[in-house]
Amino acid sequence: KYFILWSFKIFLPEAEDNKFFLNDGDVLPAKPFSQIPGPLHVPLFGSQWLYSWIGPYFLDKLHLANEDKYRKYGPVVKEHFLWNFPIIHLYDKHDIESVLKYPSKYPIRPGLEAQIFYRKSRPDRYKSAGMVNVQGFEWQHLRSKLTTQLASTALGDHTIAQLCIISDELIEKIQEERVENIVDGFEKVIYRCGLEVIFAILFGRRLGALNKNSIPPIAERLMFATENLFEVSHETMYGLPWWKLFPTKSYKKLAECEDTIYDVFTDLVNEALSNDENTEIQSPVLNQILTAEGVDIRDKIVALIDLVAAGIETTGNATLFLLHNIVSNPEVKARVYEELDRVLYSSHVTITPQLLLELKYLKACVTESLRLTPVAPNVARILEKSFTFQGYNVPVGAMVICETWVSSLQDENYPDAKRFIPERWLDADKVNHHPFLAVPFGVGRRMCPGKRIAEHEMLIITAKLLQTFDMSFQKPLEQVYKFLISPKGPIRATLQDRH
Ligand code: HEM
Repeated sequence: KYFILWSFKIFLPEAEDNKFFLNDGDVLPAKPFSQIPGPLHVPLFGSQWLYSWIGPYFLDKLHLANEDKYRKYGPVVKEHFLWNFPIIHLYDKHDIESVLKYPSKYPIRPGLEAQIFYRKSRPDRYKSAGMVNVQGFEWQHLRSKLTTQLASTALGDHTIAQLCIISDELIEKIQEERVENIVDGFEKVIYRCGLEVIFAILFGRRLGALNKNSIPPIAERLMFATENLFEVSHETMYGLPWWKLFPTKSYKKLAECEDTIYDVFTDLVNEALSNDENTEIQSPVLNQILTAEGVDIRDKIVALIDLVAAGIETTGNATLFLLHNIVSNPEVKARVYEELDRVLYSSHVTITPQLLLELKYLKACVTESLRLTPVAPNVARILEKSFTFQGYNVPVGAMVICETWVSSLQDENYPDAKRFIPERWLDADKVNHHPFLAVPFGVGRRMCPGKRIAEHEMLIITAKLLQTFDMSFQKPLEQVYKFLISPKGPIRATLQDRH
């Protein structure tokens, strides 16, 4: 739909009143869309050759490719995807701000095409493509009916208590798995913890993903499905879309992951619905979803799938990068340990919302880590009106990627930008950072509904782990792009008891 809107628009002559305002007050006519600089594109395949064997870039290093495009072409870059579908990368903070600040009622973020395709092919299971993929009033309806509980204060307090219990289990799991203080495949343990957390929050019950010795088969199945979902989403999104013609290996895997989560959740939802009395006590989130009026049961199940899928690897990767950033900077590490020992003086002290507020330095580490090593390096939008970026006219319907991570790495935006300096956030009010650059959870009405949960999870798991262990990583973490930015596994971490 947006492609048609867009393609119709660019074949129109540029609007005559499109003007470009210079800082000194002079006004110039905007330059045409076709002149926006960018890599060479060829008929049909656009700039896809950049990621093939002849090109300079790799799909699993897309974040670095986008940084390189900024160096080569400047603050606004036009790249052509398949069928020459243009995508605009924005790197200038003012341009990014004008897109993200646009007062949209229903901000449009492009969905996952292959997932939409699959969900549409199964009307028996999916009424819509789900909250993360739909647009307009349909999106707003699902979002407002199904997710408001996630940000409630009551849930926050409940989540903190749950997170403390689950972090203690994580510590026991690490103690069980480590050999000579080394855990090989540390990321897997962190993802399991993420699954346990999101499951506990959504369903108000425990899954057992961190159980000693062996974990229940349902946890194994969910782990496998959620871990693979992002990887295949990346493959189907950026590779050639053969899946539109026949079910490719990646597409089949995507369908398998979706089906696994769907089956498990349908059983859990049916169980909860047959036990009305307990539903509210079990989980306020599930309660809101299941009692939402005017929402089809299929959309409710898909919302649960999307929340669980969006909530595990994101937070897991962010926690891994955070731990790595802290322990590989000796001064930061010493300051974090000092704060933890002072605020959480005993490992048995109960973490309360008030105590969390006192972990100011650790909180600054979370913000800095999400700036320097975000899991979502950009925010995508479809323009709802035409804009002028750096003097170039960009029409309504164009897809723009606000490259917030690349912009955050520029010294003019953050002094000494490539260094991990949590102190820059301690006096954030005085420093007056640009409000639209470090936006790891997105912006506006479409921003991440799991932000509060994710921040609590990162803080508490990191606090508990560093309170217990002296940690280090055997190698610096390598960032790879798998729809999200993930640390390359298997990660070998050393975790030595502190006391
Ligand atoms: C560190 C962890 C996380 C990061 C960095 C993150 C980041 C993001 C970003 C950048 C977006 C797009 C926002 C936009 O377009 O403006 C998003 C959307 C979303 N996130 Fe998260 N997220 C995290 C954790 C979570 C968790 C824990 C949940 C579930 C409880 C979750 C559920 C969602 C959902 C459902 C959407 C789609 C919202 C919509 O389209 O209306 N995320 N997230």
